Amino acid sequence: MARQEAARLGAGEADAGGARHDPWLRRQDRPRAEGEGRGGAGAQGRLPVALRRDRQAQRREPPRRGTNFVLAGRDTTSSALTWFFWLVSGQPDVEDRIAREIRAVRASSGSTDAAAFSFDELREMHYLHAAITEAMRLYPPVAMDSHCCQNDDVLPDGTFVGKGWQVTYSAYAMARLEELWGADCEEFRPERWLDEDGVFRPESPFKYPVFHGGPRMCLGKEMAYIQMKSIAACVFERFSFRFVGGEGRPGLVFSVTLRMEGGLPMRVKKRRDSVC
Ligand code: HEM
Repeated sequence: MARQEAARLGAGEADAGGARHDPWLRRQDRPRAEGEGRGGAGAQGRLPVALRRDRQAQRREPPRRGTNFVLAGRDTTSSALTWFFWLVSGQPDVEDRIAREIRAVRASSGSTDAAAFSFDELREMHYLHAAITEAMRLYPPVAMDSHCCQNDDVLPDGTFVGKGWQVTYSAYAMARLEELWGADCEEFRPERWLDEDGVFRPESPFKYPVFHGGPRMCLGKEMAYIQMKSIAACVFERFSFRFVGGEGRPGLVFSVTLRMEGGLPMRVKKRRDSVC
């Protein structure tokens, strides 16, 4: 498929877009080269189809690469935060612990409540990081991802994958496998991401493929965490939330990103301990 795209585009067109000189665009082309050998599989992602089309456009017009980031970054982070706020609203103890951590970080850095959080302050919020990571484990914004194999290949577990086969994995289903996450795999438990000192402990992307893994892993992961943590920290510093959309889990809408049926109706209360 990659070759067909390249043929459609024409090598001249691709180069005219500046891919040869631009390290970022070279990275976009990397799996094509890696697909020639074992392991790279020459796989093409599914998310989003528009993003792939946009890659073609980038080769013609590099400044449009910004569009990629908007397309890939907007719906994913909003999906993640929707499920995160819903999960936290059902566990007041988690919400309180997040609020306590925010206050502690403010106190130790000496910044005022009116100010946005600095990168250093956000980095100190290990529990919040764990809670967002745990929410995305259970409700991954990209719940299923498909790649098309460009050449015959063998997966690390020995499974043969033929040229042109479609390989799909479900991060949503993987989160519910006891052999991966233990008997409490269906519980929202941010603590599973913390070591005994309360420091965030990451997992292999092949166990937690929320941002995909390997050479085509999400380029915006760090930016996504900064966005999500600063929004969550600003909001939980001042407000408390209770879901008012009824009992039970809201319906799942499987589109390119995992959406919540019926939106996220919340009752918002100012926190008693909020000083602003
Ligand atoms: C919670 C938020 C996010 C999640 C869960 C997420 C997840 C993913 C996943 C699963 C892929 C691989 C898709 C494939 O199969 O090819 C991907 C790719 C990508 N993401 Fe994200 N993403 C998030 C946020 C962002 C943000 C904020 C940006 C940019 C500002 C971004 C930029 C990209 C780009 C450029 C790619 C393509 C990488 C490549 O093919 O080399 N993402 N993302």
